[in-house]
Amino acid sequence: MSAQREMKEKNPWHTPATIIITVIGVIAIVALVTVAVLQNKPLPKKYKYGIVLDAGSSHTALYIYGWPAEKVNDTGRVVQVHSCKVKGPGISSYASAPLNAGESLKVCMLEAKDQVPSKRHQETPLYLGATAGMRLLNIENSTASDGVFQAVSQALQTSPFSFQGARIISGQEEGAFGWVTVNYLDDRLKQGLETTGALDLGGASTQISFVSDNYDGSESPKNSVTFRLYGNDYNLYTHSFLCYGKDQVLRMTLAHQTQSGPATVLDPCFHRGYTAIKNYTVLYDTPCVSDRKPQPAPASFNHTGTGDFQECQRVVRNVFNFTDCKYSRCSFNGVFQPSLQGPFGAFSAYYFVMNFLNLTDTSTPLEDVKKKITNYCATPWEQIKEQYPHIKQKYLAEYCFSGTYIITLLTEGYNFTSENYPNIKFIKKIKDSDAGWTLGYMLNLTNMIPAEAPDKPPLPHGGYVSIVTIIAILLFVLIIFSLRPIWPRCSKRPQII
Ligand SMILES: Nc1ncnc2c1ncn2[C@@H]1O[C@H](COP(=O)(O)OP(=O)(O)OP(=O)(O)O)[C@@H](O)[C@H]1O
Repeated sequence: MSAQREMKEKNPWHTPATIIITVIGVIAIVALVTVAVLQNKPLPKKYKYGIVLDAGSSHTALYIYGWPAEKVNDTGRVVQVHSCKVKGPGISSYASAPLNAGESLKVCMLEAKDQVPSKRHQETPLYLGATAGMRLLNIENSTASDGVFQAVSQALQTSPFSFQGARIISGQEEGAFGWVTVNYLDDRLKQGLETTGALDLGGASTQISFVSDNYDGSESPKNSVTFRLYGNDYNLYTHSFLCYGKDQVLRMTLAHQTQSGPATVLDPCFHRGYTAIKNYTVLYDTPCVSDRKPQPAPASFNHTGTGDFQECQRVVRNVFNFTDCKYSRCSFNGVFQPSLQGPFGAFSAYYFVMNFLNLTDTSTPLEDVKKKITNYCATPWEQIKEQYPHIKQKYLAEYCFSGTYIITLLTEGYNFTSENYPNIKFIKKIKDSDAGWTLGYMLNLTNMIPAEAPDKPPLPHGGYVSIVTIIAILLFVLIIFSLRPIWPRCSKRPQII
């Protein structure tokens, strides 16, 4: 027992010098690593928010976007945190009662108040962008469109958010920001990857936007939008066709069929058994067709379906001008379009319609796509209503027309072929955010996408902490070794005195 105690007491490591060095060393390592970890710890996530109202021709939708407050340009992760569909029609429908347009936004604005933490309300920018419905109203009656903007602006100014204005966005902006959204959400911009084209089909206009090696903006410069994003230059081709959204094209095809003012229209784009009384004044009440109103015309006509895809396609073709083109190549209506390139994301009504028709799989050969639409169109209206009792009858009645229009627009309008049709992906969302122009619009207005690639820290946080720890341990070992001369001498065997 006493021999053991003696051995312990005489252990050469138990000198005051080594004990002090060890304690100081351990404290130093712990302090160094703690400081490194604390100093570089990702801060608790504070979020910032931005709100965009998409005032479309058919309806208005509110989108709330959020992003971590500290690392805007670095992480670039702006995501949609909430959306709200405004009840009722688009704001352009309130031309004769503009105050109701402002009123209609209230429910969604209250939802936004709940969604965004109140301490962030004041700093949250709120934008309203109006698209083709208001473009058309502005052409038709600019006083009425000013009245609508005044009413919605008044309603939005009373919100707790930082209202940045309501305005009509141009077709070019709508196309370009839709493209930014798709490529931003796919992380293609930051990584400098080949971009995805954007196909947007609304109610009153449609947009096509893509980057093509054959387009530098010199031919038809009005279709060119240039961006410098994350250190890469993009020369985007974009075009918006006003009146070529699916609601306005439906009116144009009906206008074409009612040129002589008949009392009954036999429409191949609607199902057999479908019949409705429609008003001539309402049908022609849009600048897309107003100049074609038959004079004189009866008050109404009987709209009767015959359900024939091929005939429907013939009628739909009449809304396109495929012959005039002063450029090297055109899509339609004399509009320049370079050769199609790369993958495409097709959203909004492209998705709604093709999803309903079960045609989102673009590996389905085009001939089979047409056959499926043919069968759908040929199904009697009574059967369709029975088969889909929960779908809005307005949409249900129009899927035959809409499917026919989409296929005609893509293949004969934009020149997609059997070879590149599979390059199209019909999409609604990308990583939980809706595809559309609103996110791109907000990213642009808040300068969220830097022109140059942000400087990256050379190491990720985890790697940094590991390296600091390893270096600290090595330093400690080195110090211990450098103190060798003062190490007490010891033999392998414990000395028993
Ligand atoms: N579930 C659905 N099925 C079929 N059509 C739909 C569905 N939901 C919306 N739509 C229609 O799709 C079209 C496009 O809708 P979207 O909201 O993208 O357009 P918008 O913003 O109103 O139009 P624009 O961009 O031309 O101003 C509209 O005609 C709308 O009525």
